[in-house]
Amino acid sequence: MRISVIGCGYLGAVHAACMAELGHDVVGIDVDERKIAELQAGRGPFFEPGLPEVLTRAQATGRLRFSTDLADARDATVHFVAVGTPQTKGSFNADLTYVNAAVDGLLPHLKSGDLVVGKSTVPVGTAARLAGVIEAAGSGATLAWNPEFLREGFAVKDTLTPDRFVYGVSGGEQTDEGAKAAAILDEIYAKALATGTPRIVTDYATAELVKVSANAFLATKISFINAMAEVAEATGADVTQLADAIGHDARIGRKFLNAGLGFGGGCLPKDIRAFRARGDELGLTDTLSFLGEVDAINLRRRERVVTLTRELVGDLQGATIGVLGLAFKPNSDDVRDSPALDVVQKLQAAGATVVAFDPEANETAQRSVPGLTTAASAAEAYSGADAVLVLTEWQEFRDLDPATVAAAVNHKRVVDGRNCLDAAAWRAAGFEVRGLGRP
Ligand SMILES: NC(=O)C1=CN([C@@H]2O[C@H](COP(=O)(O)OP(=O)(O)OC[C@H]3O[C@@H](n4cnc5c(N)ncnc54)[C@H](O)[C@@H]3O)[C@@H](O)[C@H]2O)C=CC1
Ligand SMILES: O=C(O)[C@H]1O[C@H](OP(=O)(O)OP(=O)(O)OC[C@H]2O[C@@H](n3ccc(=O)[nH]c3=O)[C@H](O)[C@@H]2O)[C@H](O)[C@@H](O)[C@@H]1O
Repeated sequence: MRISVIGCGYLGAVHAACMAELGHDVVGIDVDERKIAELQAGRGPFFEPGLPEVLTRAQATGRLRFSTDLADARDATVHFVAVGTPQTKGSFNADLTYVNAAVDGLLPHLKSGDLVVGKSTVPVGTAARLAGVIEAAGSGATLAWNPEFLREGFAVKDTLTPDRFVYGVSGGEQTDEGAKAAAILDEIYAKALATGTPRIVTDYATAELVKVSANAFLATKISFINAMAEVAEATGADVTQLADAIGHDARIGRKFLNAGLGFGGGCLPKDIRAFRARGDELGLTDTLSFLGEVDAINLRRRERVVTLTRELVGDLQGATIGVLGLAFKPNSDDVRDSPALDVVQKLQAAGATVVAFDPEANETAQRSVPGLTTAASAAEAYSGADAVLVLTEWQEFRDLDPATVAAAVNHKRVVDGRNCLDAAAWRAAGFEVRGLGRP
C-alpha cells in the first residue's frame, strides 16, 4: 500500500515508521523543516524508545521517505492525518486549524479511490464535516476516522500491536463506501489483525467518541485515586496500599491507580477540556461537568507538592530545590503540560532557586521555560539542595542510593511527587520524607 502521513510529531513520525516496518511504501510529511531533517537523518525528532531503530531499518529498505512538500502525497492512495489538535488559547476547545489546513492542503492531490484517514483526536462531528469538504472537492476520495491509542514511551509497540483498532467509516460497515474503507484499513493492518487484535468498525461519531471517552476514563481513574490521596492525607491512611487493595478487584484493576502529581502531557489534559467544550456545544454541560472536577483534582496535586515543600523548608524564598524529573512521564522528553515543569515554575514564582535534571527532557524543558537551570546529572541537581523533589518516576531516580544523596545535600528532605521511592530506606538514611497520600 502507498501511504502518506501528514504531520510527523509524536504520533505521525512513529506511525510513518511503523507503516513502513509493516511493508508499506510511506512518505511522511511535515511543515517543520527541523523535524523532517532529523527524520531524514534516521533520528527521531524527540525521544521515543525504539523509534531510531525502526526509522533506520525502514529507510534502508527505501520504503520510507520524509518531505516538507504536501505534493509528495500525490502518489499515495491512503493519507493519514496526524497533525496536532492542541487546546485553543483562551478556551477549552480543540484548535482544529491544523487538521483543517492538512485536509485542505491534500485536496488538490487526491484521486478517485484515495482514502483520507484521520488519526488526530478531534471533537465529535469533525469527521462528518471533513467528509463533506472532501466530497465537495469532487476527487472521488473518501474519509475514515481511525483514532490512535498509543502511549508515549511505548509508541512503537502500541502502533505495531495495539489493544484494538477502531475504524469510523461513512454510514458504518454496511454501506459500500464504509465496507471499502474498512477493507483498505484491514489490508494496512493485516499483520496485527492476523494475531487476533480486535477491530471495531463503526460510524464516524462513535469512533471519535471512543477516543475521547477512553482518555476521559483514564483521566478520571487517575483523579479518582488522587482524590483518595487527599482523603488519605486528611486521615493518615496510605493511598498506595489502598490502590493495591482495590486494584485486586478485577473489575477495578490496578493499572492507572498510581497516585501522585497527576496527569499531564499533550493529550489527557487538553482532551478532557475539549470534550467538555464539545459537551457544552451539544447542550450536555451537566453530563460532562464531572470532567471539570477531574481536571481540578489533578491540578490541586501540583499545589500540594509546593505546599509540602514549603512545609519542609519553611520559607521558599531563597531556598535551593533540587528537582529530579521534568518530563510529563518517564521514558519521554515531552514536557507539554508537564506537572513537573508546572511545579518548578510555581517554586520559582515563590522565590526558590531550582536546579533540575531530567535524563531526556532538559532540552525540551529549557525550550519551554527559557532560563531554567538544568543540571547534567541527578547528583548535580541535588548537591547542596535544601530539599530534593522527585517529580517524574524515571527508573534512575527510583534506584538512587539515599545514603549517597544524604552526603551531598544541604538538608535531608525529600518530596516524593510520584510515590516511587522506598520511604523507609530514605528515612533510614536520615531524610524527612513527604509523599502524596502517604504518611
Ligand atoms: N502524542 C501521542 O501520544 C498521541 C497523540 N494523539 C493525537 O494525535 C495528534 C497529534 O499529536 P502529536 O503527534 O502529539 O502532536 P505533535 O505536535 O507532536 O505533532 C503534530 C505535527 O503536525 C505538524 N503539522 C501541523 N500542521 C501541519 C500541516 N498542515 N501539514 C503537515 N504537518 C503539519 C506539526 O509541525 C507537528 O510536527 C493530536 O490530535 C493528538 O491528540 C493521539 C494518540 C497519541
Ligand atoms: O491520546 C493520547 O495521546 C494518549 O494519552 C495517553 O497516553 P500518554 O499521554 O502517552 O501517557 P499515559 O501513560 O497515559 O500517562 C498520562 C499521564 O498520566 C500520569 N499517570 C498515569 C498513570 C497513573 O496511574 N497515574 C498518573 O499520574 C502520567 O504520569 C502522565 O503524566 C493514553 O494512555 C493513550 O492511550 C492515548 O493514546
